[in-house]
This record gives sequence, structure tokens and C-alpha cells, in this order.
Amino acid sequence: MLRVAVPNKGALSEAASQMLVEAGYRQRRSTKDLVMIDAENDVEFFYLRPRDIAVYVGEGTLDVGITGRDLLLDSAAPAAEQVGLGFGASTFHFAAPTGTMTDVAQLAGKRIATSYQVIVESFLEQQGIDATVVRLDGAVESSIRLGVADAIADVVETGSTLRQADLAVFGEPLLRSEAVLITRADAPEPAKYDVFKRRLDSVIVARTYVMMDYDIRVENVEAAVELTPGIESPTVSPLHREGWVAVRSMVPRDGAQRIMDGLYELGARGILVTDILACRV
Ligand SMILES: Nc1ncnc2c1ncn2[C@@H]1O[C@H](COP(=O)(O)OP(=O)(O)OP(=O)(O)O)[C@@H](O)[C@H]1O
Ligand SMILES: O=P(O)(O)OC[C@H]1O[C@H](OP(=O)(O)OP(=O)(O)O)[C@H](O)[C@@H]1O
Ligand SMILES: [Mg+2]
Repeated sequence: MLRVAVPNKGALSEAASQMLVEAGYRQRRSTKDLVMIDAENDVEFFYLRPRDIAVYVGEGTLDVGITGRDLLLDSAAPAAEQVGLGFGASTFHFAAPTGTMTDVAQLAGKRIATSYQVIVESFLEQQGIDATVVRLDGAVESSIRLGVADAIADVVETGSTLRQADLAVFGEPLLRSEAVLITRADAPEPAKYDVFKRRLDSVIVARTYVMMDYDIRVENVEAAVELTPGIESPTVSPLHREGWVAVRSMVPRDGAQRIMDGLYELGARGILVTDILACRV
């Protein structure tokens, strides 16, 4: 059985389970459940703190894990990112009381509170900045007001937590994170990993693309398929109406409206967009 680690709580938990459901796996019924066996698919799911997941996978006790890229890097565990999963996006920034700092060089000699000690210390070392890292478990935005730090380094998503604490980011982001699939570094691929990976890849494709259908005059097909090249190649089928064909192609969800405008200009009609429920490409 493939042994898979899934976040049990926090920002990644629900979206990770949702993705696994879309990939056809059974998920736990209660948020209290620690383990869930999907015997039909030969996979065992372990619900763990996302921060610990890279440790289990790095040790080889579990085969695969879903965690945050930032948590993977901060763990320094021998686990490797296989693919970004397209949810749980965040950036990791330095922040300080609004108007006080504009450059990371100003961190020299200062105290920086963070839950991501390894990431911050390795950044400071790289930049040759001598500062003290104060390791906290969470709510680091309060640390400056409470007098234990001069600046913080934390996950920023909407920025509303920072604003509430009268803090502002400065400098370039240290990293951009999202949920990632990880396996043990420098180890052979786990048995049955290929099917699991293919299923998650397919969910990513089904979420990123939509199916587009349209009718168009034969002489305009070449120009139209340039707008809708698809993943392999568009399907072009004859229509009962003389001189017209039907085209079916996968297009990126993000650009779908623009593509429809372009197709309409080319004379395409009956342009329809539908969600892809599941796929293998
Ligand atoms: N708004 C957000 N807040 C915190 N983490 C986020 C957010 N959006 C995405 N993430 C990602 O979630 C992961 C943090 O997981 P964690 O379990 O610590 O979440 P959490 O929401 O902070 O949970 P908790 O506060 O219960 O510890 C990181 O990879 C982080 O980049
Ligand atoms: O930019 P925002 O959308 O405001 O999100 C980022 C905030 O959310 C997280 O905190 P969380 O609620 O997980 O509390 P914690 O700091 O105690 O983990 C994170 O640590 C930031 O504080
Ligand atoms: Mg948190």
C-alpha cells in the first residue's frame, strides 16, 4: 500500500483532502481521524501536522506527502518537491512597523521573530546579515508590539493580518510557496507512486483547463485552431451543414473568455465551454 501524508489542520488541510477526493480517493469522515485506509485504491492516508510531513517522508516512514514548499524548506529534511499542486499559495516576507524599514540590510543587529527559523537564518547568512532570530510558534505579528522582536518574517496571503498589526513588508519576498507533493530525496520511486502522481496531475489539468467546442467554416479552421491548439491536437469533425466543421479542444481556463472573443471574430458560432470533471492526458 502507498503511504501518503496529508495535512490534518491549518491552511492546507481542507484543500488537500478536496484534491484527493477529486482524484478518486476516499478521505476521512471526521477531522479527528488520524488514519484512513482506501483499500480499493491501495492507499493509506496519514493525517499529520503539515510541518512534520517532510520529516516522515524524508525518513522514508511514509512514501509521499502533501505540505507547503515553505514548510518543506524549513524542515531541512531530505525530501524533494515533485510538483506544485496549485493551492495554498502564499509569499514569505520580512515585515516591520510601517515606515520603519525599507531594506533588508537594516536588519543587521536586529531581532527577527519567525516560525520559519531555517529559511530566515539561511537567507541572512546568504546576505551576510548578522541578526538574531527569535523562534515563535505563531501569531508572530504580535511579537514586535510585545517587545521581543524588531521585525518579523512570516507567511503573507492577503496581508490583512499585517495591516491589523500596523506592519508593512519590505524587501523582496524570501520565497513563494504553495502546496507541493513530496517524496524522499535520492531514493527510488515508491511502488504504486506512478498511479497516485498521475491522478493528482490529472486533477491539476482538469482544474486548469476547460473544454471548448465551436462550429466554424472550413476555410477558417486553421486560424481558429491557432487560438485553440489544445494539449495534443484539436478534434475536427464534419458537420451536416456543408462547408462547416465542429472543433473540440482543451483551453486554459484563465484565457477562455479572450479565446471565445477571438473565435467569434473569426466567424465561429455555437461556442461552448464546459468544465472537465476528470481526465488523463
Ligand atoms: N493564509 C495563510 N496562513 C497561513 N499559512 C498559509 C496561508 N495560506 C497558505 N498557507 C500555507 O499553509 C502552510 C502553513 O500550514 P499551517 O498548518 O501552519 O497553517 P496554519 O493555517 O498556520 O495553521 P495553524 O495556524 O493551525 O498552525 C504553509 O505552507 C503556508 O505557506
Ligand atoms: O496575509 P493573511 O491573509 O492575513 O494571512 C497570513 C497570516 O495567516 C497565518 O496566520 P494563522 O492564522 O495561521 O495564525 P498563526 O500565525 O498563529 O499560525 C500566517 O501566519 C499569517 O499570520
Ligand atoms: Mg498558522
